[in-house]
Amino acid sequence: MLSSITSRKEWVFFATLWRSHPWLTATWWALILLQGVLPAVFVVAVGVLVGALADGAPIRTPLILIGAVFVLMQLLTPLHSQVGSLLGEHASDRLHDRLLVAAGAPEGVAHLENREHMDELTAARDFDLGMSGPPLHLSMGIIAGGLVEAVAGLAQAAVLAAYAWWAPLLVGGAWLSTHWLLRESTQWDRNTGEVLDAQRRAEYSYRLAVDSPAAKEIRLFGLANWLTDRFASDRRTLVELRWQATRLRQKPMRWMVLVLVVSGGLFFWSLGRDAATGAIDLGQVSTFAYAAVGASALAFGGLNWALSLAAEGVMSVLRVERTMSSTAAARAVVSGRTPAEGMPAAEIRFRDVTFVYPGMSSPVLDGLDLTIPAGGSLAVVGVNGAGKSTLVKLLCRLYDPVSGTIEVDGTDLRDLDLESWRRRISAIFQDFIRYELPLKDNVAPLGATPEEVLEALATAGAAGLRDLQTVLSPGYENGTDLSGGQWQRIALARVMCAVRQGAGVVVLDEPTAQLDVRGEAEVFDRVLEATEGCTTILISHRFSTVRRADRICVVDQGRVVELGSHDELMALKGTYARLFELQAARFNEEQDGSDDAA
Ligand SMILES: Nc1ncnc2c1ncn2[C@@H]1O[C@H](COP(=O)(O)OP(=O)(O)OP(=O)(O)O)[C@@H](O)[C@H]1O
Repeated sequence: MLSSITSRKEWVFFATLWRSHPWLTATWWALILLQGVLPAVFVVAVGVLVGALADGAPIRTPLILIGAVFVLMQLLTPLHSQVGSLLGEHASDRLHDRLLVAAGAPEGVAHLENREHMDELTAARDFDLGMSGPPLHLSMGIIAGGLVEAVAGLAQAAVLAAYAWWAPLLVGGAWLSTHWLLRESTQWDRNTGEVLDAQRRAEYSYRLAVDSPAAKEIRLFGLANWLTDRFASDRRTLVELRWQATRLRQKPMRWMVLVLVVSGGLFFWSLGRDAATGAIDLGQVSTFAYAAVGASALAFGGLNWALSLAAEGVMSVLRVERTMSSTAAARAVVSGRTPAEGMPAAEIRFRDVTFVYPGMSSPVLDGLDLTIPAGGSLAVVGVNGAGKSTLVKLLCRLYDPVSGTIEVDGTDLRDLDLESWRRRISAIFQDFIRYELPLKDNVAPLGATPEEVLEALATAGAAGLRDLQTVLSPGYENGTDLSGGQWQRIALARVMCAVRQGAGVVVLDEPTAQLDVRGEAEVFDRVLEATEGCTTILISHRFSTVRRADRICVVDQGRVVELGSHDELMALKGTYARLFELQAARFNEEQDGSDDAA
Protein backbone atom coordinates (compact mmCIF):
# COMPACT_ATOMS: atom_id res chain seq x y z
CA MET A 1 0.00 0.00 0.00
CA LEU A 2 2.70 2.43 1.12
CA SER A 3 4.91 1.52 -1.81
CA SER A 4 2.04 2.05 -4.26
CA ILE A 5 1.68 5.59 -2.87
CA THR A 6 5.40 6.36 -2.83
CA SER A 7 5.83 5.13 -6.39
CA ARG A 8 3.14 7.48 -7.71
CA LYS A 9 4.61 10.17 -9.89
CA GLU A 10 3.02 12.95 -7.80
CA TRP A 11 4.67 11.58 -4.68
CA VAL A 12 8.02 11.32 -6.45
CA PHE A 13 7.59 14.90 -7.65
CA PHE A 14 6.96 16.27 -4.14
CA ALA A 15 9.80 14.15 -2.74
CA THR A 16 12.12 15.61 -5.40
CA LEU A 17 11.11 19.13 -4.37
CA TRP A 18 11.87 18.30 -0.77
CA ARG A 19 15.29 16.89 -1.62
CA SER A 20 16.20 19.86 -3.74
CA HIS A 21 15.48 22.39 -0.95
CA PRO A 22 13.82 21.24 2.30
CA TRP A 23 13.34 24.70 3.83
CA LEU A 24 11.78 26.27 0.79
CA THR A 25 9.56 23.22 0.36
CA ALA A 26 8.38 23.41 3.97
CA THR A 27 7.63 27.13 3.59
CA TRP A 28 5.82 26.48 0.31
CA TRP A 29 3.56 23.86 1.94
CA ALA A 30 2.93 26.03 5.02
CA LEU A 31 1.84 28.89 2.77
CA ILE A 32 -0.48 26.54 0.86
CA LEU A 33 -2.20 25.51 4.08
CA LEU A 34 -2.48 29.07 5.32
CA GLN A 35 -3.78 30.41 2.02
CA GLY A 36 -6.23 27.52 1.79
CA VAL A 37 -7.70 28.04 5.25
CA LEU A 38 -8.00 31.84 5.10
CA PRO A 39 -11.03 31.94 2.73
CA ALA A 40 -12.98 29.69 5.14
CA VAL A 41 -12.10 32.04 8.03
CA PHE A 42 -13.20 34.94 5.84
CA VAL A 43 -16.56 33.30 5.07
CA VAL A 44 -17.20 32.63 8.76
CA ALA A 45 -16.18 36.18 9.72
CA VAL A 46 -18.54 37.63 7.08
CA GLY A 47 -21.35 35.43 8.44
CA VAL A 48 -20.67 36.67 11.98
CA LEU A 49 -20.68 40.26 10.73
CA VAL A 50 -24.00 39.80 8.90
CA GLY A 51 -25.47 38.10 12.00
CA ALA A 52 -24.23 40.93 14.25
CA LEU A 53 -25.68 43.54 11.90
CA ALA A 54 -29.04 41.73 11.86
CA ASP A 55 -29.07 41.44 15.66
CA GLY A 56 -27.71 44.96 16.27
CA ALA A 57 -24.72 43.43 18.13
CA PRO A 58 -21.17 44.99 18.16
CA ILE A 59 -19.40 44.51 14.84
CA ARG A 60 -15.86 45.55 15.77
CA THR A 61 -14.39 42.08 16.26
CA PRO A 62 -15.76 40.54 13.01
CA LEU A 63 -14.73 43.68 11.11
CA ILE A 64 -11.15 43.52 12.44
CA LEU A 65 -11.03 39.81 11.63
CA ILE A 66 -12.28 40.39 8.08
CA GLY A 67 -9.73 43.19 7.59
CA ALA A 68 -6.85 41.09 8.97
CA VAL A 69 -7.73 38.05 6.87
CA PHE A 70 -8.14 40.19 3.77
CA VAL A 71 -4.74 41.88 4.22
CA LEU A 72 -3.08 38.53 4.92
CA MET A 73 -4.60 37.02 1.77
CA GLN A 74 -3.25 39.91 -0.30
CA LEU A 75 0.24 39.60 1.22
CA LEU A 76 0.56 35.85 1.01
CA THR A 77 -0.17 35.56 -2.70
CA PRO A 78 2.95 37.36 -4.02
CA LEU A 79 5.09 35.87 -1.25
CA HIS A 80 3.93 32.39 -2.19
CA SER A 81 4.59 32.98 -5.82
CA GLN A 82 8.20 34.03 -5.06
CA VAL A 83 8.80 31.01 -2.84
CA GLY A 84 7.31 28.68 -5.47
CA SER A 85 9.31 30.11 -8.31
CA LEU A 86 12.54 29.91 -6.29
CA LEU A 87 11.78 26.33 -5.33
CA GLY A 88 10.99 25.48 -8.96
CA GLU A 89 14.34 26.90 -10.06
CA HIS A 90 16.22 24.92 -7.40
CA ALA A 91 14.47 21.69 -8.36
CA SER A 92 14.94 22.38 -12.04
CA ASP A 93 18.68 23.01 -11.60
CA ARG A 94 19.07 19.79 -9.69
CA LEU A 95 17.20 17.81 -12.33
CA HIS A 96 19.25 19.49 -15.04
CA ASP A 97 22.48 18.40 -13.34
CA ARG A 98 21.19 14.88 -12.87
CA LEU A 99 20.20 14.65 -16.53
CA LEU A 100 23.63 15.75 -17.76
CA VAL A 101 25.40 13.41 -15.36
CA ALA A 102 23.15 10.51 -16.43
CA ALA A 103 23.60 11.13 -20.17
CA GLY A 104 27.37 11.48 -19.79
CA ALA A 105 27.84 8.57 -17.40
CA PRO A 106 27.97 5.58 -19.79
CA GLU A 107 31.51 5.03 -21.06
CA GLY A 108 30.42 4.05 -24.57
CA VAL A 109 28.27 5.94 -27.07
CA ALA A 110 25.76 3.23 -28.08
CA HIS A 111 23.14 4.58 -25.65
CA LEU A 112 23.04 7.85 -27.59
CA GLU A 113 22.22 5.95 -30.78
CA ASN A 114 19.51 3.81 -29.20
CA ARG A 115 15.99 4.89 -30.10
CA GLU A 116 14.41 4.04 -26.75
CA HIS A 117 17.08 5.90 -24.84
CA MET A 118 16.83 8.84 -27.18
CA ASP A 119 13.06 8.99 -26.58
CA GLU A 120 13.63 9.07 -22.84
CA LEU A 121 16.32 11.71 -23.21
CA THR A 122 14.11 13.81 -25.48
CA ALA A 123 11.23 13.66 -23.01
CA ALA A 124 13.47 14.59 -20.09
CA ARG A 125 15.28 17.33 -21.96
CA ASP A 126 12.06 18.79 -23.40
CA PHE A 127 10.72 19.03 -19.88
CA ASP A 128 13.93 20.61 -18.74
CA LEU A 129 13.76 23.20 -21.49
CA GLY A 130 10.10 23.92 -20.72
CA MET A 131 9.04 22.60 -24.14
CA SER A 132 6.56 19.94 -23.05
CA GLY A 133 4.86 22.21 -20.51
CA PRO A 134 5.56 25.30 -18.48
CA PRO A 135 9.05 25.35 -16.95
CA LEU A 136 9.10 24.27 -13.34
CA HIS A 137 9.44 27.76 -11.86
CA LEU A 138 6.15 28.67 -13.57
CA SER A 139 4.37 25.34 -12.96
CA MET A 140 5.05 25.73 -9.25
CA GLY A 141 2.67 28.70 -9.18
CA ILE A 142 -0.05 26.74 -11.00
CA ILE A 143 0.45 23.69 -8.80
CA ALA A 144 0.42 25.84 -5.65
CA GLY A 145 -2.75 27.56 -6.90
CA GLY A 146 -4.40 24.18 -7.40
CA LEU A 147 -3.36 22.94 -3.95
CA VAL A 148 -4.52 26.18 -2.28
CA GLU A 149 -7.87 25.72 -3.98
CA ALA A 150 -8.02 22.13 -2.80
CA VAL A 151 -7.38 23.14 0.80
CA ALA A 152 -9.75 26.10 0.47
CA GLY A 153 -12.47 23.84 -0.96
CA LEU A 154 -12.03 21.29 1.81
CA ALA A 155 -11.99 23.96 4.54
CA GLN A 156 -15.19 25.54 3.23
CA ALA A 157 -16.87 22.17 2.78
CA ALA A 158 -15.94 21.51 6.42
CA VAL A 159 -17.73 24.73 7.40
CA LEU A 160 -20.88 23.24 5.89
CA ALA A 161 -20.74 20.48 8.51
CA ALA A 162 -22.00 23.10 10.97
CA TYR A 163 -25.18 23.26 8.88
CA ALA A 164 -25.79 19.52 8.39
CA TRP A 165 -23.60 16.38 8.41
CA TRP A 166 -24.60 15.55 4.85
CA ALA A 167 -23.94 19.01 3.41
CA PRO A 168 -20.12 18.72 3.04
CA LEU A 169 -20.54 15.24 1.59
CA LEU A 170 -23.14 16.37 -0.93
CA VAL A 171 -21.54 19.64 -2.04
CA GLY A 172 -17.85 18.67 -1.60
CA GLY A 173 -18.47 15.20 -3.06
CA ALA A 174 -20.12 16.68 -6.18
CA TRP A 175 -17.16 18.97 -6.86
CA LEU A 176 -14.65 16.24 -6.13
CA SER A 177 -16.41 13.92 -8.56
CA THR A 178 -15.43 16.27 -11.38
CA HIS A 179 -11.88 14.94 -11.08
CA TRP A 180 -13.05 11.42 -11.50
CA LEU A 181 -15.28 12.37 -14.43
CA LEU A 182 -12.49 14.25 -16.19
CA ARG A 183 -9.72 11.81 -15.32
CA GLU A 184 -9.41 10.52 -18.89
CA SER A 185 -9.31 13.85 -20.56
CA THR A 186 -7.27 16.14 -18.34
CA GLN A 187 -4.02 14.44 -19.18
CA TRP A 188 -2.37 14.50 -22.52
CA ASP A 189 0.29 11.85 -22.57
CA ARG A 190 3.31 13.56 -24.10
CA ASN A 191 5.57 10.61 -23.84
CA THR A 192 4.06 8.42 -26.53
CA GLY A 193 6.33 7.52 -29.45
CA GLU A 194 4.08 9.51 -31.81
CA VAL A 195 4.35 12.69 -29.77
CA LEU A 196 8.10 12.36 -29.17
CA ASP A 197 8.75 11.66 -32.84
CA ALA A 198 6.76 14.69 -33.96
CA GLN A 199 8.44 16.81 -31.29
CA ARG A 200 11.93 15.70 -32.26
CA ARG A 201 11.32 16.18 -35.99
CA ALA A 202 9.73 19.60 -35.45
CA GLU A 203 12.64 20.69 -33.31
CA TYR A 204 15.13 19.46 -35.90
CA SER A 205 13.39 21.37 -38.71
CA TYR A 206 13.28 24.44 -36.50
CA ARG A 207 17.00 24.22 -35.75
CA LEU A 208 17.85 23.74 -39.42
CA ALA A 209 15.82 26.83 -40.25
CA VAL A 210 17.38 29.10 -37.66
CA ASP A 211 20.92 27.78 -37.09
CA SER A 212 23.66 29.41 -39.06
CA PRO A 213 25.64 26.27 -40.14
CA ALA A 214 22.63 25.00 -42.12
CA ALA A 215 21.74 28.39 -43.58
CA LYS A 216 23.93 28.03 -46.69
CA GLU A 217 22.57 24.71 -47.88
CA ILE A 218 18.99 25.57 -47.03
CA ARG A 219 19.19 28.59 -49.29
CA LEU A 220 21.24 27.04 -52.03
CA PHE A 221 19.04 23.97 -52.38
CA GLY A 222 15.86 26.03 -51.96
CA LEU A 223 14.84 24.02 -48.89
CA ALA A 224 13.20 26.86 -46.94
CA ASN A 225 9.62 25.99 -47.94
CA TRP A 226 10.21 22.28 -47.59
CA LEU A 227 11.52 22.93 -44.08
CA THR A 228 8.57 25.13 -43.16
CA ASP A 229 6.14 22.47 -44.44
CA ARG A 230 7.89 19.77 -42.44
CA PHE A 231 7.80 21.90 -39.31
CA ALA A 232 4.16 22.85 -39.85
CA SER A 233 3.12 19.26 -40.47
CA ASP A 234 4.79 18.00 -37.29
CA ARG A 235 3.35 20.84 -35.25
CA ARG A 236 -0.07 20.04 -36.74
CA THR A 237 0.31 16.45 -35.58
CA LEU A 238 0.98 17.69 -32.07
CA VAL A 239 -1.99 20.08 -32.11
CA GLU A 240 -4.20 17.30 -33.52
CA LEU A 241 -3.19 14.91 -30.75
CA ARG A 242 -3.90 17.58 -28.16
CA TRP A 243 -7.26 18.32 -29.76
CA GLN A 244 -8.19 14.64 -29.61
CA ALA A 245 -7.46 14.70 -25.88
CA THR A 246 -9.62 17.82 -25.46
CA ARG A 247 -12.54 16.23 -27.33
CA LEU A 248 -12.54 13.44 -24.80
CA ARG A 249 -13.98 16.01 -22.41
CA GLN A 250 -17.27 16.56 -24.21
CA LYS A 251 -19.17 13.62 -22.73
CA PRO A 252 -17.95 13.84 -19.12
CA MET A 253 -18.75 17.56 -19.16
CA ARG A 254 -22.47 16.79 -19.54
CA TRP A 255 -22.37 14.45 -16.56
CA MET A 256 -20.48 17.02 -14.55
CA VAL A 257 -23.10 19.70 -15.13
CA LEU A 258 -25.87 17.27 -14.15
CA VAL A 259 -24.15 16.24 -10.89
CA LEU A 260 -23.42 19.85 -9.90
CA VAL A 261 -26.91 21.14 -10.72
CA VAL A 262 -28.59 18.34 -8.74
CA SER A 263 -26.29 18.62 -5.68
CA GLY A 264 -26.35 22.45 -5.68
CA GLY A 265 -30.09 22.48 -6.16
CA LEU A 266 -30.68 20.13 -3.23
CA PHE A 267 -28.38 22.06 -0.92
CA PHE A 268 -29.73 25.53 -1.70
CA TRP A 269 -33.33 24.28 -1.58
CA SER A 270 -32.66 22.94 1.92
CA LEU A 271 -30.86 26.16 2.98
CA GLY A 272 -33.70 28.31 1.62
CA ARG A 273 -36.31 26.23 3.41
CA ASP A 274 -34.47 26.48 6.76
CA ALA A 275 -34.00 30.22 6.31
CA ALA A 276 -37.71 30.62 5.57
CA THR A 277 -38.77 28.64 8.62
CA GLY A 278 -36.26 30.55 10.79
CA ALA A 279 -34.28 27.40 11.67
CA ILE A 280 -31.11 29.36 10.85
CA ASP A 281 -30.48 33.07 11.15
CA LEU A 282 -29.29 35.51 8.46
CA GLY A 283 -25.60 35.27 9.46
CA GLN A 284 -25.68 31.49 9.13
CA VAL A 285 -27.44 31.68 5.77
CA SER A 286 -24.67 33.99 4.56
CA THR A 287 -21.87 31.76 5.92
CA PHE A 288 -23.27 28.51 4.51
CA ALA A 289 -24.20 29.99 1.14
CA TYR A 290 -20.70 31.43 0.69
CA ALA A 291 -19.11 28.21 1.97
CA ALA A 292 -21.11 26.16 -0.54
CA VAL A 293 -19.94 28.40 -3.34
CA GLY A 294 -16.37 28.34 -1.96
CA ALA A 295 -16.39 24.53 -1.87
CA SER A 296 -16.40 24.67 -5.68
CA ALA A 297 -12.65 25.25 -5.34
CA LEU A 298 -12.48 21.49 -4.91
CA ALA A 299 -12.78 21.26 -8.67
CA PHE A 300 -9.19 22.61 -8.80
CA GLY A 301 -8.86 21.68 -12.46
CA GLY A 302 -5.50 23.43 -12.89
CA LEU A 303 -3.74 21.05 -10.54
CA ASN A 304 -4.60 18.05 -12.67
CA TRP A 305 -2.65 18.99 -15.73
CA ALA A 306 0.12 21.12 -14.21
CA LEU A 307 1.01 18.58 -11.55
CA SER A 308 0.72 15.70 -13.97
CA LEU A 309 3.03 17.36 -16.49
CA ALA A 310 5.60 18.46 -13.95
CA ALA A 311 5.56 15.05 -12.27
CA GLU A 312 5.91 13.30 -15.64
CA GLY A 313 8.92 15.48 -16.43
CA VAL A 314 10.59 14.57 -13.15
CA MET A 315 9.83 10.90 -13.80
CA SER A 316 11.48 11.18 -17.23
CA VAL A 317 14.68 12.46 -15.67
CA LEU A 318 14.62 9.66 -13.10
CA ARG A 319 13.92 7.11 -15.84
CA VAL A 320 16.90 8.41 -17.83
CA GLU A 321 19.04 7.96 -14.72
CA ARG A 322 17.82 4.40 -14.32
CA THR A 323 18.22 3.54 -17.99
CA MET A 324 21.68 4.99 -18.19
CA SER A 325 22.85 3.02 -15.20
CA SER A 326 21.31 -0.34 -15.98
CA THR A 327 20.40 -1.12 -19.59
CA ALA A 328 22.56 -3.17 -21.89
CA ALA A 329 23.17 -0.33 -24.38
CA ALA A 330 24.29 2.00 -21.61
CA ARG A 331 26.46 -0.61 -19.95
CA ALA A 332 27.94 -1.93 -23.17
CA VAL A 333 31.34 -0.49 -22.27
CA VAL A 334 32.57 -0.97 -18.71
CA SER A 335 35.91 0.16 -17.38
CA GLY A 336 38.52 -2.37 -16.25
CA ARG A 337 40.98 -1.83 -13.41
CA THR A 338 44.47 -2.19 -14.84
CA PRO A 339 46.17 1.21 -15.07
CA ALA A 340 47.23 2.13 -18.62
CA GLU A 341 50.13 4.45 -17.74
CA GLY A 342 52.95 4.16 -20.25
CA MET A 343 50.95 1.87 -22.58
CA PRO A 344 51.52 0.72 -25.23
CA ALA A 345 55.18 -0.10 -24.68
CA ALA A 346 55.31 -2.97 -27.17
CA GLU A 347 52.21 -3.20 -29.37
CA ILE A 348 48.47 -2.87 -29.90
CA ARG A 349 46.96 -5.98 -31.35
CA PHE A 350 43.54 -6.58 -32.93
CA ARG A 351 42.95 -10.30 -32.67
CA ASP A 352 40.14 -11.76 -34.82
CA VAL A 353 37.96 -8.71 -34.09
CA THR A 354 34.36 -8.72 -35.30
CA PHE A 355 32.07 -5.76 -34.76
CA VAL A 356 28.46 -5.04 -35.64
CA TYR A 357 26.86 -1.68 -34.80
CA PRO A 358 23.93 -2.08 -32.37
CA GLY A 359 20.74 -2.69 -34.31
CA MET A 360 22.59 -3.53 -37.56
CA SER A 361 22.76 -6.99 -39.06
CA SER A 362 26.01 -7.18 -41.04
CA PRO A 363 29.43 -6.83 -39.45
CA VAL A 364 31.61 -3.82 -40.20
CA LEU A 365 34.74 -5.58 -39.00
CA ASP A 366 34.82 -9.29 -39.67
CA GLY A 367 37.61 -11.26 -38.02
CA LEU A 368 40.12 -8.43 -38.36
CA ASP A 369 43.72 -9.12 -37.34
CA LEU A 370 46.23 -6.30 -37.07
CA THR A 371 49.34 -5.62 -35.03
CA ILE A 372 50.44 -2.04 -34.50
CA PRO A 373 53.96 -1.76 -33.07
CA ALA A 374 54.25 0.87 -30.34
CA GLY A 375 56.07 4.07 -31.18
CA GLY A 376 55.55 3.85 -34.95
CA SER A 377 53.06 5.27 -37.39
CA LEU A 378 50.42 3.24 -39.19
CA ALA A 379 48.20 4.54 -41.97
CA VAL A 380 44.84 2.90 -42.60
CA VAL A 381 43.39 3.13 -46.09
CA GLY A 382 40.32 1.69 -47.75
CA VAL A 383 37.20 2.71 -49.64
CA ASN A 384 34.39 4.71 -48.01
CA GLY A 385 32.54 2.60 -45.46
CA ALA A 386 35.33 -0.01 -45.24
CA GLY A 387 35.39 0.29 -41.44
CA LYS A 388 38.48 2.47 -40.88
CA SER A 389 36.86 4.90 -38.42
CA THR A 390 35.13 1.99 -36.71
CA LEU A 391 38.53 0.44 -36.07
CA VAL A 392 39.73 3.49 -34.16
CA LYS A 393 36.41 3.91 -32.35
CA LEU A 394 36.97 0.42 -30.95
CA LEU A 395 40.52 1.38 -29.98
CA CYS A 396 39.12 4.41 -28.11
CA ARG A 397 36.61 2.01 -26.51
CA LEU A 398 33.56 3.94 -27.65
CA TYR A 399 32.27 0.45 -28.48
CA ASP A 400 33.56 -3.03 -27.68
CA PRO A 401 34.05 -5.81 -30.24
CA VAL A 402 31.28 -8.38 -30.56
CA SER A 403 33.95 -11.07 -30.62
CA GLY A 404 37.73 -11.19 -30.63
CA THR A 405 39.96 -8.94 -28.54
CA ILE A 406 42.01 -5.80 -28.75
CA GLU A 407 45.14 -6.15 -26.66
CA VAL A 408 47.56 -3.52 -25.48
CA ASP A 409 50.91 -5.03 -24.51
CA GLY A 410 49.09 -8.34 -24.10
CA THR A 411 46.34 -6.95 -21.83
CA ASP A 412 42.75 -7.02 -23.06
CA LEU A 413 41.61 -3.43 -23.60
CA ARG A 414 38.48 -4.24 -21.59
CA ASP A 415 40.65 -4.86 -18.51
CA LEU A 416 42.30 -1.44 -18.69
CA ASP A 417 41.09 1.41 -16.55
CA LEU A 418 39.21 3.42 -19.12
CA GLU A 419 40.02 6.83 -17.75
CA SER A 420 43.74 6.20 -17.75
CA TRP A 421 43.60 4.56 -21.23
CA ARG A 422 41.72 7.54 -22.63
CA ARG A 423 44.33 9.85 -21.09
CA ARG A 424 46.85 7.94 -23.18
CA ILE A 425 44.88 8.48 -26.41
CA SER A 426 44.33 11.66 -28.28
CA ALA A 427 42.21 11.74 -31.40
CA ILE A 428 40.89 13.99 -34.10
CA PHE A 429 37.77 12.52 -35.70
CA GLN A 430 36.29 13.45 -39.05
CA ASP A 431 33.39 15.14 -37.29
CA PHE A 432 35.54 16.94 -34.72
CA ILE A 433 33.84 19.50 -32.52
CA ARG A 434 34.04 23.20 -33.17
CA TYR A 435 33.62 24.48 -29.64
CA GLU A 436 31.95 27.85 -29.25
CA LEU A 437 34.73 28.76 -26.81
CA PRO A 438 37.86 30.93 -26.77
CA LEU A 439 40.73 29.70 -28.94
CA LYS A 440 42.73 28.51 -25.93
CA ASP A 441 39.83 26.34 -24.72
CA ASN A 442 39.41 24.91 -28.19
CA VAL A 443 43.01 23.75 -28.04
CA ALA A 444 43.05 22.70 -24.38
CA PRO A 445 39.48 22.37 -23.00
CA LEU A 446 40.82 21.14 -19.66
CA GLY A 447 43.55 23.78 -19.46
CA ALA A 448 47.18 24.25 -20.50
CA THR A 449 49.75 27.03 -20.24
CA PRO A 450 49.65 29.70 -22.98
CA GLU A 451 53.07 28.44 -24.15
CA GLU A 452 51.74 24.91 -24.59
CA VAL A 453 48.72 26.20 -26.51
CA LEU A 454 50.83 28.40 -28.80
CA GLU A 455 53.28 25.59 -29.45
CA ALA A 456 50.42 23.21 -30.33
CA LEU A 457 48.97 25.81 -32.68
CA ALA A 458 52.34 26.27 -34.36
CA THR A 459 52.76 22.51 -34.87
CA ALA A 460 49.30 22.37 -36.43
CA GLY A 461 50.22 25.21 -38.78
CA ALA A 462 47.97 27.72 -37.07
CA ALA A 463 50.65 30.00 -35.66
CA GLY A 464 48.81 32.95 -37.22
CA LEU A 465 46.01 32.51 -34.67
CA ARG A 466 47.46 34.04 -31.54
CA ASP A 467 44.67 35.75 -29.70
CA LEU A 468 43.89 32.94 -27.30
CA GLN A 469 40.89 34.73 -25.81
CA THR A 470 38.97 35.18 -29.05
CA VAL A 471 35.77 33.16 -29.00
CA LEU A 472 35.53 31.01 -32.12
CA SER A 473 31.93 31.83 -32.93
CA PRO A 474 30.61 35.01 -34.54
CA GLY A 475 27.61 34.87 -32.19
CA TYR A 476 29.70 36.23 -29.29
CA GLU A 477 31.10 39.67 -28.62
CA ASN A 478 34.33 40.04 -30.61
CA GLY A 479 33.86 36.43 -31.67
CA THR A 480 34.94 35.16 -35.04
CA ASP A 481 34.53 32.16 -37.31
CA LEU A 482 37.28 30.25 -39.11
CA SER A 483 37.63 28.56 -42.46
CA GLY A 484 37.26 24.77 -42.69
CA GLY A 485 41.01 24.29 -42.95
CA GLN A 486 41.69 26.62 -40.03
CA TRP A 487 39.22 24.68 -37.91
CA GLN A 488 40.97 21.47 -38.82
CA ARG A 489 44.27 22.97 -37.70
CA ILE A 490 42.68 23.90 -34.37
CA ALA A 491 41.47 20.31 -33.94
CA LEU A 492 44.98 19.09 -34.77
CA ALA A 493 46.40 21.53 -32.23
CA ARG A 494 44.07 19.97 -29.65
CA VAL A 495 45.69 16.62 -30.33
CA MET A 496 49.18 18.09 -30.22
CA CYS A 497 48.48 19.72 -26.88
CA ALA A 498 47.22 16.41 -25.47
CA VAL A 499 50.43 14.75 -26.70
CA ARG A 500 52.47 17.35 -24.80
CA GLN A 501 50.39 16.54 -21.76
CA GLY A 502 51.15 12.82 -21.89
CA ALA A 503 49.08 11.10 -24.59
CA GLY A 504 51.05 8.30 -26.24
CA VAL A 505 48.59 7.10 -28.89
CA VAL A 506 47.56 9.55 -31.57
CA VAL A 507 44.57 8.87 -33.81
CA LEU A 508 44.20 11.11 -36.83
CA ASP A 509 41.03 10.38 -38.82
CA GLU A 510 41.25 12.46 -42.01
CA PRO A 511 43.24 15.18 -40.22
CA THR A 512 44.25 17.07 -43.34
CA ALA A 513 41.21 16.58 -45.58
CA GLN A 514 40.46 20.30 -45.54
CA LEU A 515 44.02 21.57 -45.85
CA ASP A 516 45.48 22.79 -49.11
CA VAL A 517 48.09 20.49 -50.66
CA ARG A 518 51.12 22.49 -49.55
CA GLY A 519 49.68 23.04 -46.06
CA GLU A 520 48.96 19.34 -45.76
CA ALA A 521 52.54 18.23 -46.45
CA GLU A 522 54.01 20.86 -44.10
CA VAL A 523 51.58 20.19 -41.29
CA PHE A 524 51.86 16.46 -41.52
CA ASP A 525 55.65 16.53 -41.37
CA ARG A 526 55.49 18.75 -38.30
CA VAL A 527 52.86 16.52 -36.69
CA LEU A 528 54.96 13.41 -37.27
CA GLU A 529 57.96 15.18 -35.75
CA ALA A 530 55.97 16.34 -32.71
CA THR A 531 54.47 12.90 -32.17
CA GLU A 532 57.76 11.07 -32.48
CA GLY A 533 57.76 8.18 -30.05
CA CYS A 534 53.96 8.07 -30.04
CA THR A 535 51.98 5.31 -31.66
CA THR A 536 50.27 7.18 -34.48
CA ILE A 537 47.31 5.83 -36.44
CA LEU A 538 46.39 7.85 -39.48
CA ILE A 539 43.29 7.37 -41.60
CA SER A 540 43.44 9.21 -44.86
CA HIS A 541 42.42 9.10 -48.49
CA ARG A 542 45.37 11.31 -49.41
CA PHE A 543 48.20 9.07 -50.46
CA SER A 544 50.73 11.88 -50.30
CA THR A 545 50.12 11.86 -46.54
CA VAL A 546 49.65 8.13 -46.19
CA ARG A 547 52.98 7.24 -47.80
CA ARG A 548 54.84 9.06 -45.00
CA ALA A 549 53.65 6.48 -42.43
CA ASP A 550 56.01 3.66 -41.34
CA ARG A 551 53.42 1.06 -42.24
CA ILE A 552 50.19 1.11 -44.18
CA CYS A 553 47.27 -1.29 -43.95
CA VAL A 554 44.47 -1.64 -46.45
CA VAL A 555 41.08 -2.51 -44.98
CA ASP A 556 38.47 -4.12 -47.17
CA GLN A 557 35.22 -5.86 -46.22
CA GLY A 558 36.08 -5.70 -42.54
CA ARG A 559 39.56 -7.24 -42.80
CA VAL A 560 43.15 -6.16 -43.35
CA VAL A 561 43.98 -7.26 -46.88
CA GLU A 562 47.41 -5.65 -47.28
CA LEU A 563 50.03 -4.53 -44.77
CA GLY A 564 53.51 -3.12 -45.25
CA SER A 565 55.54 0.00 -45.96
CA HIS A 566 54.74 2.19 -48.94
CA ASP A 567 57.54 0.59 -50.97
CA GLU A 568 56.50 -2.94 -50.01
CA LEU A 569 52.88 -2.33 -50.95
CA MET A 570 53.84 -0.66 -54.21
CA ALA A 571 55.98 -3.69 -55.02
CA LEU A 572 53.01 -5.95 -54.19
CA LYS A 573 51.04 -4.25 -56.96
CA GLY A 574 47.77 -4.88 -55.13
CA THR A 575 44.91 -2.61 -54.04
CA TYR A 576 47.18 -0.01 -52.45
CA ALA A 577 49.41 0.31 -55.51
CA ARG A 578 46.36 0.61 -57.76
CA LEU A 579 44.73 3.31 -55.62
CA PHE A 580 48.03 5.16 -55.23
CA GLU A 581 48.71 5.20 -58.95
CA LEU A 582 45.17 6.27 -59.71
CA GLN A 583 45.50 9.25 -57.40
CA ALA A 584 49.02 10.09 -58.59
CA ALA A 585 47.87 9.96 -62.22
CA ARG A 586 44.94 12.25 -61.48
CA PHE A 587 47.23 14.64 -59.60
CA ASN A 588 49.71 14.70 -62.50
CA GLU A 589 46.87 15.37 -64.96
CA GLU A 590 45.70 18.28 -62.84
CA GLN A 591 49.22 19.62 -62.56
CA ASP A 592 49.68 19.36 -66.33
CA GLY A 593 46.37 21.10 -66.84
CA SER A 594 47.31 23.96 -64.58
CA ASP A 595 50.81 24.23 -66.17
CA ASP A 596 49.21 24.40 -69.64
CA ALA A 597 46.80 27.03 -68.45
CA ALA A 598 49.72 29.02 -67.04
N1 LIG B 1 26.92 4.61 -35.46
C1 LIG B 1 26.71 3.78 -36.49
N2 LIG B 1 25.62 2.99 -36.50
C2 LIG B 1 25.41 2.15 -37.53
N3 LIG B 1 26.23 1.99 -38.58
C3 LIG B 1 27.33 2.76 -38.62
C4 LIG B 1 27.62 3.70 -37.59
N4 LIG B 1 28.79 4.32 -37.88
C5 LIG B 1 29.21 3.78 -39.06
N5 LIG B 1 28.33 2.85 -39.49
C6 LIG B 1 28.46 2.03 -40.71
O1 LIG B 1 29.65 1.28 -40.59
C7 LIG B 1 30.32 1.19 -41.84
C8 LIG B 1 31.78 1.61 -41.67
O2 LIG B 1 31.82 2.97 -41.30
P1 LIG B 1 33.19 3.71 -41.01
O3 LIG B 1 32.86 5.10 -40.59
O4 LIG B 1 34.02 2.90 -40.11
O5 LIG B 1 33.84 3.71 -42.49
P2 LIG B 1 35.16 4.40 -43.00
O6 LIG B 1 36.00 3.34 -43.59
O7 LIG B 1 35.79 5.23 -41.94
O8 LIG B 1 34.55 5.32 -44.15
P3 LIG B 1 35.01 6.76 -44.73
O9 LIG B 1 36.22 6.54 -45.58
O10 LIG B 1 33.84 7.15 -45.56
O11 LIG B 1 35.25 7.65 -43.58
C9 LIG B 1 29.54 2.06 -42.81
O12 LIG B 1 28.78 1.20 -43.63
C10 LIG B 1 28.62 2.89 -41.95
O13 LIG B 1 27.39 3.09 -42.54
